[in-house]
Amino acid sequence: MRRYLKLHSIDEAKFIVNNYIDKLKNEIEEVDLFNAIGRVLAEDVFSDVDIPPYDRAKMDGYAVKAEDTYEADENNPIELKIIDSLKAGEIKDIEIKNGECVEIATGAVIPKGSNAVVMVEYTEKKDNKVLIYKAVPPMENIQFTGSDIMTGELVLRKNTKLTPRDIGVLAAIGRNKVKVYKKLKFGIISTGNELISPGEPLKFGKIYDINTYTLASYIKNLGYDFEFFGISKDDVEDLKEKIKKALKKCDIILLSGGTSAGVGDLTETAIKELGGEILIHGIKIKPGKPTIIGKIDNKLIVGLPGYPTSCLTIFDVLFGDKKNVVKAKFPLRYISAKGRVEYLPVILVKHKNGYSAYPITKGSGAITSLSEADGYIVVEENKEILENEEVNVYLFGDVKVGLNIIGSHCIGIDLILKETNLMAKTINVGSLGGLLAIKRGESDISGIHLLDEKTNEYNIPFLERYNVKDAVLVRGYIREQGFMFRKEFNFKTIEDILKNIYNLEFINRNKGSGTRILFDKFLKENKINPKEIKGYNIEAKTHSAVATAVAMKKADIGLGIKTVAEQYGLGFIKLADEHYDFLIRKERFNDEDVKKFIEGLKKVKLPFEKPENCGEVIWEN
Ligand SMILES: Nc1nc2c(c(=O)[nH]1)N[C@H]1C(S)=C(S)[C@@H](COP(=O)(O)OP(=O)(O)OC[C@H]3O[C@@H](n4cnc5c(N)ncnc54)[C@H](O)[C@@H]3O)O[C@H]1N2
Ligand code: MOO
Repeated sequence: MRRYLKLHSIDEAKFIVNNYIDKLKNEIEEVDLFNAIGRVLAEDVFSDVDIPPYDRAKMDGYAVKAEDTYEADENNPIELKIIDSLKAGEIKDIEIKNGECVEIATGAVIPKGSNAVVMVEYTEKKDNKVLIYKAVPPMENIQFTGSDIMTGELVLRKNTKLTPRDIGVLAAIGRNKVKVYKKLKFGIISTGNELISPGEPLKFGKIYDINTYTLASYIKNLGYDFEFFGISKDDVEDLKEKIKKALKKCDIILLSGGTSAGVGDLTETAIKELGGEILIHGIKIKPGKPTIIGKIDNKLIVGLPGYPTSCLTIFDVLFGDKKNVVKAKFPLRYISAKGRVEYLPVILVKHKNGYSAYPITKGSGAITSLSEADGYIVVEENKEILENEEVNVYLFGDVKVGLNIIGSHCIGIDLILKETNLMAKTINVGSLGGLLAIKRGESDISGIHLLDEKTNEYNIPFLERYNVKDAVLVRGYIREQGFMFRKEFNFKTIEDILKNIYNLEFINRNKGSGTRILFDKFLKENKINPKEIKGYNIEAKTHSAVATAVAMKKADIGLGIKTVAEQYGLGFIKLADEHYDFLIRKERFNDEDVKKFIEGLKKVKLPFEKPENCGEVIWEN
């Protein structure tokens, strides 16, 4: 059995990478101005010219002696003789005397004897004379030699990352080349027989290559170069060929996939067969444990894990830029990986008391773990439980703001948002989770559908039981909840399901979801022990996740709404009509966005029945 896991610390891995990069980064090269953008200057840049190099006109008009114009105003123009004209770039040996002027274009050299320019708008030309309607003080409309940049002046400092504006300065002083630090070039190779490139038709058993594109984009964003050497088959020879090509052209080679202990995992073998050495295989981090760091011919080669989120997280940890940090409250309970530092992606919710950070728990196999995240929190190696505490969130970029819609998931919300063009963060934590998020002041709007078993009434009894304050409940729509199953089962009635209930493989919903409550009530009423239901403990977080599991035969049956069952081509038998209502924080009730949402609720065509009082307040406290 192959054992790769003598786990190294994150610091050890960073140390190796930083050492290598720092050396490379100190190498200097010269680039021309077209290729200087984003590069880091390796020299102080001084100007050896004055900018502008001569006194020049800032406006089109007439170069004059200012004192000649002092008497002029709108009603009493003075008259000057035009002795010549000057365009930009034109050189003439002329000098004006009192009573004279020269017609001049913006950018032209100011003629001798002149100390001001009158804009053409304040003049009237008559043959070789001009009437001046405005007095100008000396220096008016003239840009003097060196007033922008003086000879000998330091214009750009070493270590400046060049912007388009800086490149303007370089051009202005006549530099066509500058010394910059070497730009790292990464070679990218993705590995796996299952990978195909985006754009190709998807065949069964294949997936699109994600890592090549996330890595390339990240590298570009950091200002580095990359070259893609293609997707390698799970074949040592193919992989070695690609690595050899990359070694010739790049400073750092990134492989993704093929790092863990499986049969197709060839990275380690390829590095060794090419005469390289493995420095690290296995880091105490989650995600990204199987990461490999090695060297071939003194070039760094990093084997990133195949899972897209693991892959990008490790790249970020090893090569990424510094992150902004905000403090946030972690409102839920989370059990972290033991013995590894966990980089947990979170969605940030901004509210009046600051930020709350909701974890994304889809795991490292899902690309949306990162695409939905605003940042991550770092859970230290020896910390096992995160609960109701303050955390530091390392931000990927700006935090997107909009309505916070935290609660039960419904496609009705997606439709309303789409039609109203509202920006929103939707976080699916179930109805009860939504109710609690309203209480904590995190959620603006929470979709809830909670059935009270005693009264058979939806939602309101829960608001009272949980002592919800400073909130209003707005009537939403009616959803048909029921059993979703593949059509092959051919169930016609609830009785048919009850007859087969112990043979069916169920998929349940998460605790705290309205659908879960409904299922438990159904079992209780029919005197069925949940322990005897197969799959009772397997939980999905959304209606669509239940439908997917059933459609893909991972389960036979589950509870969800009719609209979703139809979307997935599943059979459906109704169990109950339920009220899906919206709990809204009072202080936000009159905000434009919230009003727009409620308008949308009333007007947008939804695949649900809307009661007469849809969009109206039905409870408030
Ligand atoms: N027996 C063990 N199995 C696994 C372990 C382990 O410790 N023991 N670790 C797991 C962890 S954690 C990770 S992370 C992955 C790392 O796997 P590999 O680096 O070997 O990568 P693959 O097996 O090739 O791929 C994993 C997964 O990711 C998909 N993939 C790969 N490349 C891409 C790509 N470019 N774009 C999109 N998706 C990609 C691939 O299809 C797999 O589904 O190993 C676990 N297993
Ligand atoms: O280390 Mo894996 O990357 O946990 O998912």
